[in-house]
Amino acid sequence: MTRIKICGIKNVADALYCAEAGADAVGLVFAHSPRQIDVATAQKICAALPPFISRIGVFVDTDIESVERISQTCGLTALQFHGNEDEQYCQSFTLPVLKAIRVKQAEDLNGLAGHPASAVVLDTFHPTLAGGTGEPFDWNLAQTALPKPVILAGGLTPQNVQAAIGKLKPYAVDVSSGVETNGAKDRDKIKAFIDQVRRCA
Ligand SMILES: O=C(O)c1ccccc1NCC(=O)[C@H](O)[C@H](O)COP(=O)(O)O
Repeated sequence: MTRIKICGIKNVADALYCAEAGADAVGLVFAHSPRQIDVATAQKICAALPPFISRIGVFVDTDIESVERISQTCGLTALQFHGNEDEQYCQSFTLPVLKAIRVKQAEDLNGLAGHPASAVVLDTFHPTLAGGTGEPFDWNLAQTALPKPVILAGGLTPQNVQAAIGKLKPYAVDVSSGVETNGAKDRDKIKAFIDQVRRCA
């Protein structure tokens, strides 16, 4: 069964809706982004969610002490790094680390065997955005077997997620823009996305 992460959740009501609709994880963006939230809001979201839903903090090149502080304050259950964090940095944490690779060419996926991350997030390269681009990358670049579970991201939508799963068979799929309308999470799209993924089972 493909797991589902809905990223860029900004309020308790949307978080609870994702959980109710069948998501496995929500992403809370602490990096500079239209989806960025403050620690107090993230804390409320994490406290409100049911126990078996993962609370994933998304960071871009944040210092280790700040990540630790935010993580403990909010009760995050995993850390997703979307910047230039190296292996030594990723090794600093006790929580599971998801390392994003912004895919531009097949070589970007080399050298992952000894990486301390629990999983890799394959996302779209963009010259100015670290994530949440709403654009898919060339899935042909990721068709080789990787030594880590793959969380597929980048421009997924209710319309293309079944094709993506069929082609790459990822451990999980991760969506943000594709379940939004005018910059806000759209419940019909969230439900449609989750239904499409569950139908792949
Ligand atoms: O979502 C953001 O705005 C964001 C900003 C900076 C770093 C990471 C960010 N998102 C990380 C995610 O996990 C997104 O779900 C992933 O990039 C896919 O986004 P989208 O292409 O919009 O579905």
